Amino acid sequence: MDSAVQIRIHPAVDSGIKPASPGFSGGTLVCACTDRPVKVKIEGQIAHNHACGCTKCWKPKGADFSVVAVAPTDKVTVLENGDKLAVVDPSALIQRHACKECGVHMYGPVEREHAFQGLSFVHPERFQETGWAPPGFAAFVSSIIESGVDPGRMDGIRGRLKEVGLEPYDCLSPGLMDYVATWVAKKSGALPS
Ligand SMILES: N[C@@H](CCC(=O)N[C@@H](CS)C(=O)NCC(=O)O)C(=O)O
Ligand SMILES: [Zn+2]
Ligand SMILES: [Zn+2]
Repeated sequence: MDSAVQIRIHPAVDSGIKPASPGFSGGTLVCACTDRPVKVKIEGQIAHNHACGCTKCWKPKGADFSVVAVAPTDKVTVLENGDKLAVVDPSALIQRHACKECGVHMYGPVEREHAFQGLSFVHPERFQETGWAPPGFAAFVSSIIESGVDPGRMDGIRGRLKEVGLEPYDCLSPGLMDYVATWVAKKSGALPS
């Protein structure tokens, strides 16, 4: 068997990355529960969609990566069954609100003073609609080893990510790292604000 076939990045990647619909204006994220699913409304298109290999982001079963993007927190509204949500790790920067029954992370606002303050992390594969912006790079790739991936598979996995157009980085993309560092420099005074 072709070794690439055995690499499961994420269903939304493995099945062929779908382009955004120019008219996508948001939609509803739905958890995996058949009974009383949690529903969260997102107004507008998502931004910075990417694959994330970190241990903290929610990944569907069998996937080595999550697919995760951001939306402004003021464009995120819990519509139904919010009583099923709980924060996974209250000490984390990203306050990931997960469904207590099925485990799907529904939204993760950054409330702390940080470059990402005011943004919420969401998993667009949970949209009941199509047309959301596709992932554009892969972040925290080396972190998949922390979930138990054999380090010997990393060359193949990085190769597969490049093949599907997701440049692999071991932190965030250079553009986002520069954005965060600029925010830190302006806060400290190293750069004028
Ligand atoms: N190597 C760590 C990296 C975790 C990490 O830093 N994740 C990034 C990408 S989602 C982050 O911004 N985390 C903030 C948070 O989890 O609140 C892991 O895999 O657990
Ligand atoms: Zn659920
Ligand atoms: Zn992550």
